[in-house]
Amino acid sequence: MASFTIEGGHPLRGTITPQGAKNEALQVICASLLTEDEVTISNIPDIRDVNNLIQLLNDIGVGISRISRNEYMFRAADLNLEYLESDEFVKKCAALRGSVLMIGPLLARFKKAVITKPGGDKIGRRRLDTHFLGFSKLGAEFHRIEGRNVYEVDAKELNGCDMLLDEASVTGTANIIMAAVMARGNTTIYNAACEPYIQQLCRMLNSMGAMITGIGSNLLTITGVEKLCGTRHRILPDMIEVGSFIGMAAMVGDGIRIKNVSINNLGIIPDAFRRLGITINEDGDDLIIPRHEHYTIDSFIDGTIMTLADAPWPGLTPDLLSVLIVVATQAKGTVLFHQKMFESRLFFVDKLIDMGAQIILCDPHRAVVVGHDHQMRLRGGRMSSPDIRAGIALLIAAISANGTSHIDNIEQIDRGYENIEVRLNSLGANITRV
Ligand SMILES: CC(=O)N[C@H]1[C@@H](OP(=O)(O)OP(=O)(O)OC[C@H]2O[C@@H](n3ccc(=O)[nH]c3=O)[C@H](O)[C@@H]2O)O[C@H](CO)[C@@H](O)[C@@H]1O
Ligand SMILES: C=C(OP(=O)(O)O)C(=O)O
Repeated sequence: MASFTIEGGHPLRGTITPQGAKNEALQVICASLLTEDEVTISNIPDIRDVNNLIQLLNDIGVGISRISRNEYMFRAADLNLEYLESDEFVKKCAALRGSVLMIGPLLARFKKAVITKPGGDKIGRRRLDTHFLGFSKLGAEFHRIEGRNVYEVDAKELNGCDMLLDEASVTGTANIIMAAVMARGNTTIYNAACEPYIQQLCRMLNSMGAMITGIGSNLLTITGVEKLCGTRHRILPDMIEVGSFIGMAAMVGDGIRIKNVSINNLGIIPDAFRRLGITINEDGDDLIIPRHEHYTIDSFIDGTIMTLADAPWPGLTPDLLSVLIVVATQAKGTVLFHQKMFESRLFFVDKLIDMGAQIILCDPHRAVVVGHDHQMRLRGGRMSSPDIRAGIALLIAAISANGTSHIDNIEQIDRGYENIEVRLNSLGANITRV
C-alpha cells in the first residue's frame, strides 16, 4: 500500500490544467461497445479506474490502440463474451464502479450481459435498483447465478417504453440510455440524471447515429435505431478536479490559474466556493484564484447559518463536499454541510479534527464546521485515505498544515487524480510517494 509524505506550509503558485473527467470517461469508453466500428476518444485521464476499465475491455476482446498518453482508439468488432462467465471478470469488476457501465451496451448489442458487484468508493450503500428497473422495463430478464454472486441478464429483444426512474442515478441513467439506443421504438426516461457526464454521453451517441433529444434535461426521448457507427469524442475537463483545485488554491494558493476548465459545464460548483468567501475570477475559460489571507462564509439572507447540501445535477455534486469541508476549516464563520446522498462519506472529518479543525459531526449525514479564520493552522499527522474525495481533501489539509503528514492508502487518490504529486509539486508542494 503506497503513501504520501507531505511537508506542509509551502504556498502553491502557478498554472494547472485539469485532466479529463473520470466519470465521463467510464461512460464513453463503455459506449464504444455499442458498435463494431472504430471509436476514438481523447482527453482520457491516465488514472487507475479508467486504466482498469480499459483493461477489462481488452480482456473481452476489444481492439485497443493507444494513440498518445490521453487518446485511445477502441474497436469492439470481435468480442469474447465467454470471458463474462469467468471468476477473473467478476474479480476485476469489483475494483471499480465504472464496470457496471458495460451492462447497458452489451445488452443492447448482444442481448445479454452479466451483472457483478461493482467496486468504487465505500461511502455507504450503493444500490443498483435503478439499473435493474430500467433494463427490466426495456424487456430484460435477470437470473441469479447461485454460488457466484452474479446475475445474468438477457432479453429476446429490447422494446422502447416510457419510464420514470425511481431516482436520478448517474450510472443508472447512462446504462439505461445505452440499452435503449438500439431498442425497438421510442423510449422516454423521466427523472433522468443530467450531469455533464450524461450530456456528453448523449452527444457522443448521437454522433454515432443514435437519436436522443432532451439532452441536459431530466426528460430524455430516445428513438431506437438499428445500428450505431464509429465516432471521435473528446472528454470534458474533470469538474471534480477543477473544484478540488479551487479548494486547494483557496487554502494554500499564492495565485493559481486553473486552465481550460470549460466554465459553462461547471454549474454551481464555483458559486459553492464563492459562498465560503472564495474569490474566483474568470479569464476566458480559465479560473484565477488569488491568494486569500481571509475568507468569510456567507449566511442565508435571513441571517441564519448557511447549509451546503448535495443534490443531483444541477445541484451541488456530492463529490466535492469533502473538499468544501476542508476549505471551511480556515474560513471565518460557520457552515452546516449536509451530505444527503451517501451515508459514510463524512466520517473522514475525524482526521481533520485530529489535525485541529473545529468540526461537529452531528450524524452520518451532517457536519458543522466552525472556521479558524487562519488564527490557527491545522497540524500534520498520520492518516489513511478512506475514499477518493476524502483522500484529496486530506491531501489539501496536509499541504496547508504545520509540519509533516503521512497519508496511507493513496491508491484511493490514484483512482481519480492523474499524477497528482508531480502536478502539485510543480506548483511548489512538497509531496513524496513512498
Ligand atoms: C462512476 C460514477 O459516475 N460515479 C458517480 C456516480 O455514482 P453512481 O451512479 O453510483 O451514483 P448514483 O447517482 O446512482 O447515486 C448516488 C447516491 O445518491 C443517492 N441518490 C441518487 C439520486 C437521487 O435523486 N437521490 C439519491 O438519494 C443514491 O441512492 C446513492 O446512494 O454518481 C454519484 C452521485 O453524483 C457520484 O458520487 C459518483 O462519483
Ligand atoms: C464516488 C466516486 O467515484 P466512484 O463512483 O467511482 O466510486 C467519486 O468519483 O467521487
